[in-house]
Amino acid sequence: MEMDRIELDNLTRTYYDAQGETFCALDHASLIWEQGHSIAIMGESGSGKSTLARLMIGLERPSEGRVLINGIDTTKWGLREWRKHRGQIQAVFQDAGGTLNPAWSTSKNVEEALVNLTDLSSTQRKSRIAELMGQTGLQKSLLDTPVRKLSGGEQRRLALLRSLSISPEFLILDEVTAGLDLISTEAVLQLLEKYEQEHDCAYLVITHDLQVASRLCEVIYEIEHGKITKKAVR
Ligand SMILES: Nc1ncnc2c1ncn2[C@@H]1O[C@H](COP(=O)(O)OP(=O)(O)OP(=O)(O)O)[C@@H](O)[C@H]1O
Repeated sequence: MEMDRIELDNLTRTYYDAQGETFCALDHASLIWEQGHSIAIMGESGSGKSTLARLMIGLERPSEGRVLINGIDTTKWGLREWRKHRGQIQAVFQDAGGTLNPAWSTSKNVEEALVNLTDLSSTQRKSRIAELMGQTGLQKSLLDTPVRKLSGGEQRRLALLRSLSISPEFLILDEVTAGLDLISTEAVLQLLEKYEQEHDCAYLVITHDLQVASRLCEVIYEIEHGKITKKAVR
């Protein structure tokens, strides 16, 4: 199935707080994310941004509401169904370590994703990894280094590289430039701009940085206490 539209329909997620009371981390959030159109979600820490991202790719189930992919309700999808779509929708989370295997080398982490989610040959896989290493500013000498020995910034760039290498149609970027120095931030932004044009990939950019949001996205949503409002359209 081609994936060309993801819709959040009154998506709600409640959790229990430390006192055992329920609270709403995401409160009837609705938005539409279409292929080729990037959107940003901005909001304070704890406003529900990462919760939204996790629900959107099926890492958590909503308490209420639905995530629709091309109009199909994903609420009842299990891991296997979501796995079928991992080549089309990817997410790079703040905690890159969560998606990478720390004991594996840099190249094995990417290679494994390419083997599972693409039809690329061994030669094509190697050349894609080498090309993206350069574009993400990762030294080729890191290819054989175990991920646990990489810095936090390098791990974040590797997680990005891994997702881009799969050529998804939709890519969630959760604070992808946070903690990077100015030069690395600029390199990542340029890479994302180039990649978006070349691959017609749509980003959902979660960020605190208005400059990052306006540079990469056509529409900016604001989230406050789990409630989403449209803030700006470029
Ligand atoms: N599994 C969970 N159990 C209980 N509370 C949770 C859980 N996950 C998130 N929360 C709470 O839900 C709220 C929203 O969290 P979320 O991580 O979505 O915020 P965020 O906007 O991404 O914040 P940040 O910018 O700091 O990453 C927070 O108050 C958080 O503590």
